[in-house]
Amino acid sequence: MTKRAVLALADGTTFEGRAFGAVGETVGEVVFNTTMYGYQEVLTDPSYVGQIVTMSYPEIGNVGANPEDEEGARVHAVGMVVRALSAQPSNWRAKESLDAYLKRNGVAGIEGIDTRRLVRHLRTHGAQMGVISSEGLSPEALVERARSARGMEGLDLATGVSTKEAYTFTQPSPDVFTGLGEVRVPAEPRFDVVAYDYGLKKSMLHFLVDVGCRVTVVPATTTAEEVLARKPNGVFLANGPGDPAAVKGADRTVAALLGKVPVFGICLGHQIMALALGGRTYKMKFGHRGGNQPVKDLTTGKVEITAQNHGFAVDDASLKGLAVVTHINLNDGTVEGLAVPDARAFSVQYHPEASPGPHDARYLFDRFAKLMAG
Ligand SMILES: NC(=O)CC[C@H](N)C(=O)O
Repeated sequence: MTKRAVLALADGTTFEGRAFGAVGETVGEVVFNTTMYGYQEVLTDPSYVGQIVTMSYPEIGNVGANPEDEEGARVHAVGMVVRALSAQPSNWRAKESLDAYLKRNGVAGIEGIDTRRLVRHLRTHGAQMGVISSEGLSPEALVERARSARGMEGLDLATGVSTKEAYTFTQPSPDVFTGLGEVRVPAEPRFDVVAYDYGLKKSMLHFLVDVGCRVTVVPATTTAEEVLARKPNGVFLANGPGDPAAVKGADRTVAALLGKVPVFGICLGHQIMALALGGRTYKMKFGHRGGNQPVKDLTTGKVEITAQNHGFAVDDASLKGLAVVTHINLNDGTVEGLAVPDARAFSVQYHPEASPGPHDARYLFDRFAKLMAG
């Protein structure tokens, strides 16, 4: 029997729907993602630690779940909100339904609510803490719980989700991508790259291997000296959850690497690079999450449609004299990329690995390889 569930937001707004996935209660920052596909990559992206993700696309679950589409080792989002949960997955790659997948991962979901209203509410009033519960508590009690929950600002979530031990990664993109008509033969390994794991998505590693990298993934707390002792050709700074300014010691570590070795950062890695340069980051009202964010490359004038998932951003004014802003978001003008040519370092706020999303920006992995080739 389907169980009644409630989604309560910290500002007092409540929604009633049906429980799916794990039964119980979950607390997190309620955010929305506008991608029309790739819900499994979204759920397993470690950048969603501590967040309840609302899918704005109405029908979710129609392709079920499979082991290959996982970006992290498990579901990292702490809750999921959908309009209509597909009752019957229909895809040759599906191994189980989304409902069963979330149950197995112990993550609660709510379906059957007006996600259009919720998304518009979050856009107007901002992302905020919320609770999903199917335990029969009154909506008022759940609002209270959401109100007293700690928000994202000041939270170091990256250190906790990072790998505990260094490991090497040598696998190119799996065949499932080549089926899309873009057959990529991985380049011969030419570069030794150290990748800082702040909560990385697996596909970033695949695409680094594709352009000729032998990747050593290291914990977020690894010192600059340890990294330089490996004599890498380049350092990669991955994505990750939480507040970039709270990641312990990361800004100082990256500052000690800049200028000594080529550096490429994505999302949290980009934000940490900005902090290392002396810039600032801030919490956005509701962030960018989806597969349809237009980004302009200010050097070429070209526009890329990009995949994104972030709630913090780099303050443009704080970069003056420290770095060149190379990309901006065409929806709201926020910083999407920066470069320090003298230091052979660049970073982007968006996701060139997509997963899910358009592949317009995949060339950035080649740009990193070129930078390392000198
Ligand atoms: N995908 C990411 O790396 C997200 C970075 C950071 N946690 C943010 O929300 O802005």
